[in-house]
Amino acid sequence: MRIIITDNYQEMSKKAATLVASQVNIKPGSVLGLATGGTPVGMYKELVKMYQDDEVDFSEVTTFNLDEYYPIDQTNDQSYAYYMQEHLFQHINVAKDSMHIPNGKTKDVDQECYGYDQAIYNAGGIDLQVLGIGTNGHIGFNEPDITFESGTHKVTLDQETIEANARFFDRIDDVPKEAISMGMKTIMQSKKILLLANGESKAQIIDKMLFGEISPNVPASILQLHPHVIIVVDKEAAQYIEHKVK
Ligand SMILES: O=P(O)(O)OC[C@H]1O[C@](O)(CO)[C@@H](O)[C@@H]1O
Repeated sequence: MRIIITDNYQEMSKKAATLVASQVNIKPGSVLGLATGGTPVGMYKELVKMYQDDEVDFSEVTTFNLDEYYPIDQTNDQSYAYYMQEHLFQHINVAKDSMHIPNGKTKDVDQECYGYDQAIYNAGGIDLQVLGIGTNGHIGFNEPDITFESGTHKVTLDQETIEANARFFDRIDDVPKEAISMGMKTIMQSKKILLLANGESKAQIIDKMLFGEISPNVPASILQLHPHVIIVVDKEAAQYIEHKVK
């Protein structure tokens, strides 16, 4: 595992964008796993800049997003489908058919989940999966006490996640209570993983994830067992680990 500590959010975002762009430049047909939430917004901004400056070309890339609220329509400005258009897809040249996000208004959730994992498999698996982390250790929407063996599935959001994500909604009651998320197995099958975190609110969980017990109680702790993980954290999120990694 490589741990990169940056001075601030902007530097974290630049570093992450450079790593994603390098993946695409080395393998133009890369399959990227993408995350939403507040953390990767800066990284997407940097990637858009790099694309505009001809430093990276996404024309052969395939993308799979980690998760989507359920139920939600993709025209809802709080859907992750909307978020991805807004922050990345409308600004770059990924082919329309090559972007995948779980369908938040499917009538057949089981088929949607099965089909999603199948599509990842058919694409050759994820080359690089970008992750954020919840303050409770969730990755994707895999909340504490999840089973590590799960593929893409429907999840019920923890109250802590609902409260954390309420900042994006007008009212807390508007936050959907469920989501469709890649499972821990889906995430762990990615060839490489890039996890980002910034700010003091993530400091404790970053320490637990890296140096605590590997347990379903802290879903991200399983990443200790993945052979190729890069963690990019700013100083604030790294405050409890900085002395342990030097
Ligand atoms: O980046 P944020 O907004 O802190 O969110 C952290 C994590 O929570 C989620 O938004 C889901 O709640 C993930 O998509 C993200 O990785």
